[in-house]
Amino acid sequence: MSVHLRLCPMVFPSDIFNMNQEGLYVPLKKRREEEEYRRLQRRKLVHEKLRQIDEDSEHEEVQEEPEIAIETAPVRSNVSLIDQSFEIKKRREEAGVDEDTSTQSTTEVQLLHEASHVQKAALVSAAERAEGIRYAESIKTTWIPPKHIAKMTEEECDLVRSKWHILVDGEDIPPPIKTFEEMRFPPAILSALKAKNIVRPTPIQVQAIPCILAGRDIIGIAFTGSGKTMTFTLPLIMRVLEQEVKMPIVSREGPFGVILGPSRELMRQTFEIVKDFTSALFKAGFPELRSILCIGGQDKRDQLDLIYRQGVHIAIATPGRFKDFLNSKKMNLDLCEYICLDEGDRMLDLGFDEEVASIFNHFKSQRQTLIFSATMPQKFQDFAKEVLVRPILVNVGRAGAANLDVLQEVEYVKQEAKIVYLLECLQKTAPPVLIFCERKGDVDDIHEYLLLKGVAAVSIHGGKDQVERNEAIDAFKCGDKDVLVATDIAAKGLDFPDIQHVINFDMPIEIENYVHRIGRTGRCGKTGVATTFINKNVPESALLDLKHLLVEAKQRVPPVLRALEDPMETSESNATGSKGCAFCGGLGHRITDCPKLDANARKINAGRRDYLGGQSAGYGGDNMG
Ligand SMILES: Nc1ncnc2c1ncn2[C@@H]1O[C@H](COP(=O)(O)OP(=O)(O)OP(=O)(O)O)[C@@H](O)[C@H]1O
Repeated sequence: MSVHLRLCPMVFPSDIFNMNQEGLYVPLKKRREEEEYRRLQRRKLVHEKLRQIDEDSEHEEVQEEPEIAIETAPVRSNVSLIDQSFEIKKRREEAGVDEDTSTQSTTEVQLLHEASHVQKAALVSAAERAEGIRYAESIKTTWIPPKHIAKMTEEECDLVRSKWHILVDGEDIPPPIKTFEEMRFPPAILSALKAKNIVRPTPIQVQAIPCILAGRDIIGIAFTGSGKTMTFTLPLIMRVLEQEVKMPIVSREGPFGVILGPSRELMRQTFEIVKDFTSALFKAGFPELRSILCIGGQDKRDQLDLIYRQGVHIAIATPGRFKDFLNSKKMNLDLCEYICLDEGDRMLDLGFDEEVASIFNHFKSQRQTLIFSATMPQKFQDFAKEVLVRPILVNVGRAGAANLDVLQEVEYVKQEAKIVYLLECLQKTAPPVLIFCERKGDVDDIHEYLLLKGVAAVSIHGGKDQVERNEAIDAFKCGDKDVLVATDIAAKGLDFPDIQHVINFDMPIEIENYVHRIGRTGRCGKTGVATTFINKNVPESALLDLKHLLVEAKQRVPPVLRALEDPMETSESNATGSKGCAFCGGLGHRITDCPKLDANARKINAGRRDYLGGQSAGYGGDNMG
């Protein structure tokens, strides 16, 4: 199967990319002016806000500490942190303070503090916060490593870790284990792994699986396609199996464990993986372990039927739908002792953090908390270390680094030439090929164009209904279709077999999204190609982030990126002691210029509902409810 395309001189219907919402063409200069105008407006708002805050804080001095209300989401400022940075700088200038390195770092600390505020509510229940409950010990499990492994000295453990490029941080870290057999998985699981061609653990699995089996809270960071899903699903299955054997659950009980993730497609994929293993166990004579998929866009009654009839052991969910079920008391977390946030940084980020906080409010007792991702800004790591119980950080590669098995190519393509060039670019490799773009409208237009050109393509974005989305993913996964055109909805976690080529039709503004997108290829030891179109429309901070990522991964840096003036070349470490941005982890800018902070503020101003519904301005909202 390969894409055989003939290039055709047809001009794309219109220049869809430089249009405003009314469909009128807006030249770059004008768009920049408008952006500048919006910035000035926001700054005016900041002045007003800060004046108000000053007045309020004078007033607050004579007030008592407010009570923490259960179920109350934390209040978030709707002033851009970029603008706050601007204000902080301005005040310092007015006070005659030099904006040298040390003041820059003070500004960064202040911004980081402000940016981290909301997420702090996310992993602790309101009742625990109100009563000041802190758990001192990890969850107890019955799992112990085999004797010869338990006897390993710290030096021996470190030797294994350094050989596998595993970094760890935390107290009493269980030893790494190099085989699934020694992790004590039953033969039924070992055979199911073999059937998937999985015979030995990947580095993240070597260290994180023993930690999870031992009941420890984990922050797991490893590059895309490195087997993180198995890392948290296998221990969960063993845990619920043990619970079921001890005391079988009955109708309306459960779940024992929850996996939360940012997109319906990702959760559907994880659900299938869990089902594969639980049915392998069932076939081998173990008790039936039941899982439920709680995602938006599907009939609630179907989803609840199982829990009403028999009870469920594992819930795999997107936060919106799961929160609904909990709030309406259709489910509860009374027995739940295990929660995993897949794509954890996204789950703690704006748009999901309040949902996650609301879900954690339903915990009645201690649970084991796991957070996994390929990208994990330092602020999330710091915060997670603060709120998790004796957490262990397991890190394989720098958080946010690109997968080294992906050949990254960056090409300067003029905006109006992109669509035609896309056809040529599709010929670089055999299918399957994934094309990403930022806007839903562009996804539709490119999809239509490819169909017109005879390419077997499907598309997904948050504006499509769930049936269409499922059909598109299934057709692409099974090889019926050669090309999938998608927004970032398909960027995180989806494991398509053997993707040869990822094309970024446009460069994402946030570098984390770039890392996830290109990570759909080059998975688990295979290699792949990623091509990214850039042009003058791409903001400079995104280009600088990209340049640094290419350098880090020893990829070719195109002249246009090399020529960029790069303030980070001489830059000191940031407020968290790492390089680059302390907020998003991008290597090409500091927090004071972070595009993500500004984008977050814009999303808040645009209204959370809009953002969550994926309806905003045609951008690829996850629509994950
Ligand atoms: N130990 C292993 N050996 C070989 N293949 C594995 C192993 N563990 C997992 N895989 C396979 O590797 C692929 C990628 O795994 P997975 O989807 O868990 O990656 P990930 O780290 O979660 O990636 P992402 O960051 O994109 O979510 C899957 O097809 C999975 O079956």
